[in-house]
Amino acid sequence: MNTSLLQFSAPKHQLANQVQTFAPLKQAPLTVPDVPHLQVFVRLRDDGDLDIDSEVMKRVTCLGPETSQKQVFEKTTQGTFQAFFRGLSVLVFSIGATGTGKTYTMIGGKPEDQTMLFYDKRHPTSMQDEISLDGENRGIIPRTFEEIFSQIEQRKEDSLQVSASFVELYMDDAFDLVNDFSVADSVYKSGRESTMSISSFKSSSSSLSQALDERQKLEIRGGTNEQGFFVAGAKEVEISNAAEGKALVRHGVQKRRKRGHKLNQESSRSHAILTIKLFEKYEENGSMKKREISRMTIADLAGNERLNETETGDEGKQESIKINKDLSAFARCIASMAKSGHPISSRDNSLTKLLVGKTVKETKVVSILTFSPQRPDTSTKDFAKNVFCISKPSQDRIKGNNTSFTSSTQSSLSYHNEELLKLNDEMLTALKTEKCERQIDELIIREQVINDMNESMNCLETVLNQESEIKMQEMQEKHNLYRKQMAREISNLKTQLRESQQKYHDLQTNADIVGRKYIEKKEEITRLQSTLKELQENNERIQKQYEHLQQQYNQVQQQNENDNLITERLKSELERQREQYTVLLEQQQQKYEKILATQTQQHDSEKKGLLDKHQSEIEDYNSKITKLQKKLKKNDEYVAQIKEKMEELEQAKAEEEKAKASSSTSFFGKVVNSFFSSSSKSEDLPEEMTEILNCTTFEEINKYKVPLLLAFCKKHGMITKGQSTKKNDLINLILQFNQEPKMVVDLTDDESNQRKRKHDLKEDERLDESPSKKNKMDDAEEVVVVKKKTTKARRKKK
Ligand SMILES: Nc1ncnc2c1ncn2[C@@H]1O[C@H](COP(=O)(O)OP(=O)(O)OP(=O)(O)O)[C@@H](O)[C@H]1O
Repeated sequence: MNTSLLQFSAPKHQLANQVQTFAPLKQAPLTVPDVPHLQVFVRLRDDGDLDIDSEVMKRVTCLGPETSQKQVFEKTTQGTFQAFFRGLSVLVFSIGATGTGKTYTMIGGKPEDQTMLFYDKRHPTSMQDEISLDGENRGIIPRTFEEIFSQIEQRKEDSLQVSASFVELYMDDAFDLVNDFSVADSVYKSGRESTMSISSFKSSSSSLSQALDERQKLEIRGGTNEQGFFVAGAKEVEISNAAEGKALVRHGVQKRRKRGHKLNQESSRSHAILTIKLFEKYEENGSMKKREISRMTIADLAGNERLNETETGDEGKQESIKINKDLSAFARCIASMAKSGHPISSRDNSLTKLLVGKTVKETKVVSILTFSPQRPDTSTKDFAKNVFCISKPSQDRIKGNNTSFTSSTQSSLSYHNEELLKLNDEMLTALKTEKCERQIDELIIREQVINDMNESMNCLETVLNQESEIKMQEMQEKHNLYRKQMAREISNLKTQLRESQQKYHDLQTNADIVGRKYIEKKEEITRLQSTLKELQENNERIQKQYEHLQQQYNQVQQQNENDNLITERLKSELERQREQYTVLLEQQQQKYEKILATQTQQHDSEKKGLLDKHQSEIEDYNSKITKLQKKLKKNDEYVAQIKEKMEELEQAKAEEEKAKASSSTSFFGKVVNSFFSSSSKSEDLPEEMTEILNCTTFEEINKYKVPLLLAFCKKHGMITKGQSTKKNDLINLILQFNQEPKMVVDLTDDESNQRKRKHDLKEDERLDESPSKKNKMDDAEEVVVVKKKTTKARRKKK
């Protein structure tokens, strides 16, 4: 059996296969191959040789004192996060004797500069004041919070949510370590306190009991469904980042029960259990809900110890017995889980209820066993053996200084003796405390487990042999395939190398060009930067202008609105006035029509009056015309009478002329004769005479010539001898004659009259200024000649 187990478990990377075998054989292999379902690590606190079972040694990973906290986290826990985010539960716990570094591993140690590398039994309290959750010595829990939130951030999934609860189990009772924790307060505090003082919660035996009384016990419930057991009423705090998670832990640790004893001044007397749950938020019927994806349980278990070693009082002894019982029950559970895939949780043990709830298929278990080689710790070694179902005693030695293992010479007999002695011790103590019944139960269970383990070991051996053969064949095939692939890849790589060399050459050629271009670009960038600066300044200016314009625009907008209001008002006013105007217009129109009618009436009456007046005037004129016509007719009759008289006179004259022809005739007679003789020749003369007869005004008569007028006057007897022959006198005579005509003809003429007549004639001609002046002069000369002849004739007669 030993041989087969060695083959199976030797190399560390084969632990995965080892764990698969713990699951029921008929079940399908696990689909998360990253880490084994059960990993066991041994952490050595300080240098020295550790005697340990060779079989156990083969199956564990040893972390020596030189291993840093970071390396411990990376090797033990980091590999489980993939499973955690894929829905598997994770259990990480540290177990070991008191003062071997469980709290240091899980929570953290003092800040780096205060690290105590060597445990000093004689001065156990020195420098144990603070634990750092942020420095290099921070443990698995703070690093877990960091990793979870880092992965959530990388995954960029807003739907994921984290919560945490922190409880302690003390003497099978559960207490909430964070019931009075508030994220807001604590994160603010953590900004100022990156370390926490453990001494703030240092308790003496008496004060611990008092504190226990004051704190509220919580019930552990469940266990019937998928949810498993849980601490009812424990506060579950929603955590948004690593800092909040650390604050929660800081708060809880300060409240955790501790007791000083000779091995550890700040010995944890309770199991601290931190449960981190991962939820997925989703929407259902319009409301947000969340479902649990997985949970990670990290437990810092209380240290087991030999009662005589710790030298505490009765209360301390009771605690130690309870702690040892819890740890052995827990070891059996893990062993059962490893063996059958199902944990056997002792239903009366709170620790197993809370830590081991699910099947091995659904859980990744990381056990960290802490040892201090300087002190013997058979309990933790037994725990390891129980986990790996190792019943045969075969001890190996782990060298603490270089972490190598040496074979042990201890026989199985001594192992059993030691085991028996220890059980006897415990039994005696239990009997003393009247709890022997439970011890008996435990012994029965232990026997049962041992029998089960023997059976399963036989099965396992057979199965492992078969599996290893198959695996070997598979490995061979894979190896051949791998070799072929490698050969292909090598030739590919060679080709790539050649190509790369060529590219390198080309690149170097290009490098010079690129270098030059780089300088040019750099200059251009400088230019562009200055341009950009200018543009930015411009931009700012434009921005200011824009803002100014915006303000103006707003003002104009405001003004516009006001204008619009005014326009509206004006429109309505205009409309009102237009209506008024229309009314007025209509009124005016009516008035105008009335006035027009009145004026038309007046005009018609005036017109009628004027017409009447004109008519009467026309009638007056007509009557005047009739009168004038009558007068004219009268004149015509008178002219006809004159003509008759003229004819008579002419006859008489002709006779007289005959009688006087040869006799001397007067000058005037001669003129008249000549005139008549000449006028007889003229056709117009009677007409002119008639015209003169009709003249009634001075001007009308004035236009005729003097001889004619003279002849006219002669003819109508208006002039007598010696009478003036001036034109004006002649005209006046004619005017008088025309108004009242009478026939006066005086043909006698003496010399004085003739002279006077000549003188008048000359005067008339001068005044007359007519174009016939010459003729008149001629007439005058003729008159003178006639006068001279007349004078001569008279003288002869005498
Ligand atoms: N690997 C280590 N390197 C340096 N110091 C360590 C280491 N492990 C533990 N210590 C120191 O040893 C002291 C005891 O460690 P710790 O309190 O972690 O032991 P424990 O196993 O939790 O004890 P208990 O079970 O009594 O609570 C602490 O001061 C711690 O800082």
